[in-house]
Amino acid sequence: LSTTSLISRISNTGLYGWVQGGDGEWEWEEDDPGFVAATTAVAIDTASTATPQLPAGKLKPKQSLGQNYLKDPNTVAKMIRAFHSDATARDAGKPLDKIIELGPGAGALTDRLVENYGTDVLECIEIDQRAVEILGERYPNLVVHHEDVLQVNYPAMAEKAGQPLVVIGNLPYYITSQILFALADASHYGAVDCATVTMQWEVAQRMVAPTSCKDYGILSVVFQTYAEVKNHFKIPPTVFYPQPKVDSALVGLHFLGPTKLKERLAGVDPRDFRRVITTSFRQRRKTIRNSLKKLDGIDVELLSAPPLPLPDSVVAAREAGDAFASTQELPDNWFTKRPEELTPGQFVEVTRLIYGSEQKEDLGNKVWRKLKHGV
Ligand SMILES: C[S@@+](CC[C@H](N)C(=O)[O-])C[C@H]1O[C@@H](n2cnc3c(N)ncnc32)[C@H](O)[C@@H]1O
Repeated sequence: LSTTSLISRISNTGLYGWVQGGDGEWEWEEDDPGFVAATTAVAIDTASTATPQLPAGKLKPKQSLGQNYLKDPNTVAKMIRAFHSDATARDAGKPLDKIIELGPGAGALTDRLVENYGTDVLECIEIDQRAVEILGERYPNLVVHHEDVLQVNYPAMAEKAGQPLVVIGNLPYYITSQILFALADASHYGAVDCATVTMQWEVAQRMVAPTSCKDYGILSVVFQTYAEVKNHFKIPPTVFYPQPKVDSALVGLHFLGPTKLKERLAGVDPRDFRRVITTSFRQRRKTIRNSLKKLDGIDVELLSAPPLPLPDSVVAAREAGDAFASTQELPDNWFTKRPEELTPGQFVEVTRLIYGSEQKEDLGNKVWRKLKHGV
């Protein structure tokens, strides 16, 4: 079932929300009226009002590839500004010398990226041969990889670039969460510094949702652990061609990187963390104890055990005012809670209680991304 047909099927039946199916794929469910204002301007040239070059007959949009092209120059300019502020957030003075654009399509963002940063700095990844050809003709010096964004070896790309990647993309929505998971995996190796990407508004709401909120789920726990997430602004369907049926958001993700992530995970193996989170949220209505009984080889006694004392590093982080660490402590009755009641840090503690805090073997490139994706 394509995402679009799923959206229309569900909106016709009146179901709501985003849910993850048994195969780990996210499926659409709902709408949300919230709005977050745009970021403030930065000193780069995004004043251009040139209308993005919309694909004529040669690049007729393919729904199967999630092709909704940006047609509004002001939205493009706002997106480039937000990207620039994300990409330079860690070191404002440092020039950007490697930018990766995911799914450039007909080049609405690419044109402005080339204008601002040059073809040497930018590399694109695009699956549609027609778009690869068009961009090749327009920018003979621009590197456009004819590849599937899900199959890319991002750590190898960052190694070649000699630095963490900064990523931008108006993403194809049928694989949004899989792309984000691939970037999270790459962040284990410090391969991705930040990503400024579009997604369905509801997915963005999931990424930033607090506990005990209907949108809080796997995406919230994973990305609030792996990154600082910012919902830059809402994007209406009217700025795309063809128009999608849903609102979108531009989201900025600043990945923590390996050292800070390890500290935040208090030493737990990310694969164990994944097991605990996905098993807990498979049945949102059940208590953590009831859901986690299903974990392979679980010692069920642990599922009513008292919390472990917090590691010294977490206590120190909490004392230093770290927001993640300050909500990490488990209550004594943690196992009677539903998954949406536990903070990301508390999921770390549940994982530590069950699996300990030791990484067992080489992490590889696939903790969150699917086995069939990437190398
Ligand atoms: C929403 S469109 C964005 C196009 C253009 N950047 C724009 O903003 O107008 C998504 C783009 O991603 C490309 N795409 C879809 N699936 C892809 C995949 N698996 N790997 C690489 N590119 C993909 C599509 O061909 C399309 O060009």
